[in-house]
Amino acid sequence: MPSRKFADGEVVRGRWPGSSLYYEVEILSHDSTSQLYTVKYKDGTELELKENDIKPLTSFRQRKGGSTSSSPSRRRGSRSRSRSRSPGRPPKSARRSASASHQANIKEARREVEVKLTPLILKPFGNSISRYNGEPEHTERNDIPHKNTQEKFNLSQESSYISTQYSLHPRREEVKLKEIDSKEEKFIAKELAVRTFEVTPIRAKDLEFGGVPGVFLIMFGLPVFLFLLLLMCKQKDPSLLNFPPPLPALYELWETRVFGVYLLWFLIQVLFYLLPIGKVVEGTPLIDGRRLKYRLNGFYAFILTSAVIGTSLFQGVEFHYVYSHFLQFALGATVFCVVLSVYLYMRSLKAPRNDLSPASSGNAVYDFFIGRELNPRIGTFDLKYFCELRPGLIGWVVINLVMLLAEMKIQDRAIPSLAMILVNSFQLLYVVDALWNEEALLTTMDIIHDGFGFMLAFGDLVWVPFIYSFQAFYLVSHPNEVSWPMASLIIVLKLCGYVIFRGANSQKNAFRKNPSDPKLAHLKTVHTSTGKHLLVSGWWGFVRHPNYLGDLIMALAWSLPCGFNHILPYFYVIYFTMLLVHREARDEYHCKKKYGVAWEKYCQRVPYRIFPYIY
Ligand SMILES: NC(=O)C1=CN([C@@H]2O[C@H](COP(=O)(O)OP(=O)(O)OC[C@H]3O[C@@H](n4cnc5c(N)ncnc54)[C@H](OP(=O)(O)O)[C@@H]3O)[C@@H](O)[C@H]2O)C=CC1
Ligand SMILES: CC(C)=CCC[C@@H](C)[C@H]1CC=C2C3=C(CC[C@@]21C)[C@@]1(C)CC[C@H](O)C(C)(C)[C@@H]1CC3
Repeated sequence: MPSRKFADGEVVRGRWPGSSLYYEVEILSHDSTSQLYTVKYKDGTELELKENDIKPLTSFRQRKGGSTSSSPSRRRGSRSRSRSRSPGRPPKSARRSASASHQANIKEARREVEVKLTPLILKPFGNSISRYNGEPEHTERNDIPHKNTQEKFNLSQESSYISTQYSLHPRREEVKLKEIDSKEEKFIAKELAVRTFEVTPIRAKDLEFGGVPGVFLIMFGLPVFLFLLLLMCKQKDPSLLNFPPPLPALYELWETRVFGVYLLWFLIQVLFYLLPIGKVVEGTPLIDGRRLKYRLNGFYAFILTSAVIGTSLFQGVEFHYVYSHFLQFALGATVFCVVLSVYLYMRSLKAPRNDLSPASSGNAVYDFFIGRELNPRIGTFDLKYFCELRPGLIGWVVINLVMLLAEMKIQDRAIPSLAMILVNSFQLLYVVDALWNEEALLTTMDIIHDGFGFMLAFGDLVWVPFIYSFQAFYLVSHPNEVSWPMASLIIVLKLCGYVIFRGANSQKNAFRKNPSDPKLAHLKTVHTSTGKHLLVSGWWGFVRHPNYLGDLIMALAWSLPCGFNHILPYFYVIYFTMLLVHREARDEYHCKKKYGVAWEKYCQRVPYRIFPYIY
């Protein structure tokens, strides 16, 4: 077997094709047949290189006062000044012929500029070749001022594309050059986005959720499973040992009126979303540097919805209709979600490449599931962002209220049971918390990584309202009396979970928003090659996903009021553990790719993923 010189995971310098420039890359794999290495540049670009085009880091010396070539991602920020070919600038051969004359102009101007460049050393996190992925001298630091310079620098790069890697002495031609630069910037940004997608097709082994067969199974299995669970829960004895009730025929479950009510609900939420109230914020930078704007009015939508529901109750609207047609509503929502997913997939076929999700693969079935387009929008209306928090999440609270009223009616109670009150208030707190902290959604995997396809459409619009309200649904036909001491214990458990969940999420969000926040000055961090830091103390030094731990503790507290007679009300805890363990693995995979060695250091330092001393 032919030997290979570089090992997987090794950090080396790889030649950018068509140029004589070398960039820091990580070896991902080696194909012994073609003798090619798959390497990853710092901006995430993956390419195959010959061994001759790879050099160990040690074979480079940093020129004093000179700039070594910067990383692809950082060059994106500096390309208006730097003139060499790079991952940020596609090689000549790859460029389109239509742009040839434009390129000729640029080239001419560039020749003039090249001799006028005065390289500067980038102090904050220079291009030192010994600094790949983190710790050059210290692995952790509390020295906020140092950290701040780095973060500020990085953030300004991210948002503006302008950096000062080189200084230009003032020239007469500067105005002309600026014009050409700005044209070139736009051109390169476009090319870079296209190129990144061209060179990084997701290989079959990278598909998540078990690839095409896995997502196929999930898409057909989940709706069937949902109806089985709801039917089982309606049985007098919902023991798992009982044979599951037969699924009714679809026509028995379909009711046009129910579907109409569902559409009305959806449209009311659309209306609230469109109200010009609440502040507008920018999301994280997209692949082409753009930042989308989002209006934060989820909490207002919740208040308005409560007002509408309150008024309807007062007017005597029969909410029991929702309970008695629960399966029909679930089917209506499922049909809506399938139609929406088809629409999302169809429109994504026309979407520009840089609007596609990093998770999309080119396989139609997989992309239908994971979502091909990252942020599908109709004008300023963001479909994914809207669905993630509004119809399903607020719908969940309304369904819980419906169950509370149904319990009173069916069990002939003057007031709801303590168990029902606990479940309702715990989940209300969870939803209000999500809406109050709406901005945090913008940094979740769902918004940044996953596209909007069947997975999130079904998750947001069907799974959340109809499965997350399962405990309340269960209590309607399976009363459970909870004693006050037991209730107190459950409340304490819920509060512990909430403190961990909110503490961890707020700590990370505050740190990502402003790494120099004085309130976080006591926290230790490791820095990464991307310029971002990772928290290694506080909640994020306890386990690697403290927010998941908190979420799971809360999930247990939601199920306990249902007692121990059946396992069904614990379905949520079981499903959620599986979801978060899988999600944690997905996130680790992305973080490992993003942060390389720095992430490994973090893992060594914080060995447990979710459960301390267990997992
Ligand atoms: N109820 C439900 O059904 C569900 C709830 N959730 C909840 O949603 C919330 C968001 O979850 P999710 O989007 O999965 O992921 P997280 O909020 O945990 O975000 C993960 C990201 O955080 C950053 N990060 C990881 N470690 C560190 C660190 N040590 N220091 C600083 N940043 C770090 C990384 O991104 P980067 O470095 O790029 O910033 C990483 O990709 C969680 O609270 C979760 O419990 C999630 C799924 C379902
Ligand atoms: C296979 C399958 C059933 C997938 C669906 C998963 C979805 C149900 C979840 C994926 C991520 C979610 C999040 C929330 C709800 C569940 C889904 C959609 C969330 C809105 C709940 C409230 C939290 O505070 C949150 C805003 C952090 C959270 C975001 C992720």
